[in-house]
Amino acid sequence: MDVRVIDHPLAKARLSTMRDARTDNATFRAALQELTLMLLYEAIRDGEVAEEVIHTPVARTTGYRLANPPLLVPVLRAGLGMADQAHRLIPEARMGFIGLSRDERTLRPTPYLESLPDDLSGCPVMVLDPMLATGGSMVYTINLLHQRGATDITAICTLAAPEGIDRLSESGLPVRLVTASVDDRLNESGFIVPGLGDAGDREYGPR
Ligand SMILES: O=P(O)(O)OC[C@H]1O[C@H](OP(=O)(O)OP(=O)(O)O)[C@H](O)[C@@H]1O
Ligand SMILES: O=c1cc[nH]c(=O)[nH]1
Ligand SMILES: [Mg+2]
Repeated sequence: MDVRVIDHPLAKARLSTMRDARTDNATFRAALQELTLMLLYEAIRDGEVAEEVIHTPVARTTGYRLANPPLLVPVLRAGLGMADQAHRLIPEARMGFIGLSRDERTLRPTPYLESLPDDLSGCPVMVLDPMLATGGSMVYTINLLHQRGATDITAICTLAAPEGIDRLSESGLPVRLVTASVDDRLNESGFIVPGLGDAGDREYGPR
């Protein structure tokens, strides 16, 4: 599986703000939005462009646009904090929604929302979720997308654990990962170490 780590000073700075336990909910959300911009900007770098003739006030020239805008899929709750920023960057994108909650005991994802187009063949998909921990939530999500015909899927995660990367890779699903950091490990409660805690709680407060 292709794993791209965006090792940029500004990405590191925003991620450090998110990691810091003193950061309040509003500042956390703002840093997540800015980091989303950077991750998506890099993720779309290899996207196909279409050319068209345009006229500047001075001359005729070639204009460019995304040939095949992606479907953006935030995974609620935590991925919702990435959705608006991603849509600002790619306003022509469609958006689907998945809602998952990880069971604290089994660490398995419990689905509560699924709102996706039926046919995703030929459509690039960008899944937005700040955290890739055990990988259970991401594998569940990518499976749903693959069942609808998606074969060009990118997971955009601020942080990833090696365990989650292995699980995603071993799933054999057609996915690549763009992240700002591969952290050390998971702890006994399934939290990423050093991580940033519970991303949903840090954005919106405890459930
Ligand atoms: O890789 P995994 O082990 O599946 O864990 C990652 C999931 O955990 C978090 O969501 P959570 O279940 O806490 O829901 P929330 O966003 O509503 O807080 C996170 O946003 C991922 O979806
Ligand atoms: O560290 C973790 C692991 C899963 N989900 C989170 O929000 N944080
Ligand atoms: Mg959570």
